[in-house]
Amino acid sequence: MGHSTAIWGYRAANDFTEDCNGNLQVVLRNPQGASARVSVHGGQVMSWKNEQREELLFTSSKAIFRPPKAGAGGIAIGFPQFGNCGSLEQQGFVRNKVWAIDENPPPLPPRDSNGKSFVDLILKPSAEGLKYWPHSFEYRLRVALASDGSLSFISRIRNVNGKPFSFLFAYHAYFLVSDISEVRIEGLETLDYLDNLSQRERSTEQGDALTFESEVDRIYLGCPNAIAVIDHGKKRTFVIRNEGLPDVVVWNPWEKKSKAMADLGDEEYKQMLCVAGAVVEHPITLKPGEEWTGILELTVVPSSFSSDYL
Ligand SMILES: O=P(O)(O)OC[C@H]1O[C@@H](O)[C@H](O)[C@@H](O)[C@@H]1O
Repeated sequence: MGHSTAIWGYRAANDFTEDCNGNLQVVLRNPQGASARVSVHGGQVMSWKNEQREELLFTSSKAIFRPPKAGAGGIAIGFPQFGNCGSLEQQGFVRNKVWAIDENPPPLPPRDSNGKSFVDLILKPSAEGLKYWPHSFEYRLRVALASDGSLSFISRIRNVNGKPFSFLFAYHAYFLVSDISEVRIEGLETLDYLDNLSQRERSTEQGDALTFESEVDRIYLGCPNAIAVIDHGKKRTFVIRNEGLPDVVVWNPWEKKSKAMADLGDEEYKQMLCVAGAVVEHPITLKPGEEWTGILELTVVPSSFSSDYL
């Protein structure tokens, strides 16, 4: 579509495009050549590339980025529900809504703007939406790309009137990996987790890094602020930093579930790993006028450097 303008407070490096469904996308770029494509529909990141223009996020070849399905891939927000535990659509409704550009967001600390390419989005409930989740909220999202190529999300959710409300939350990121059997996660050792594959039974992780040999669908509790997804095949590490997000969801559907999923190719589970900084065990409750902030920052480094980041 080709608007290229800074009128909304974007840095001039950004531009706009449309996806095949006509949805507005904002492209963030840094001077080194890294980029991220943010869809205004769903407030989702569809693509994130490093300086070498290699894609870092998985997108299923069968993904359908149209309501009611947000599509298997990219990074999507789950709010106010996690998974299918509740009366709302899977992972809540915000990933299926058309957000607006937030032209005048309340200020954030300079570190969230300086030297970054970013876009601010806002979502408020519609009259129709209030029938399903009757709480007045303002959800402000900043997605920012830094000069080192790291990608951050800042979510600010405010209760704008009425009564207290509670919610769960997840930044559902599909990382693109060389081969799931070549991947390990560090930082979750010895933590308790709830196992979605056995009625959320509580177990404790062993002392070793987490590796993958079958379906995994777990919610790790009380996690450290930084964890690492180490991909031996690609010799790169995703460092995931969370603020305000005590839980981490780890999911790979493996072979059988992939075959049953309409929006995932049969073999595609090998190239993806979902890791989500989340709030699942203890819901957040906001009183009238209160605001919650949850931050995710993703950085990719060569695997040999990763221990410096943890
Ligand atoms: O709705 P989506 O994005 O396909 O989510 C899929 C998966 O997301 C994970 O977070 C859940 O733990 C899984 O149980 C679920 O199947």
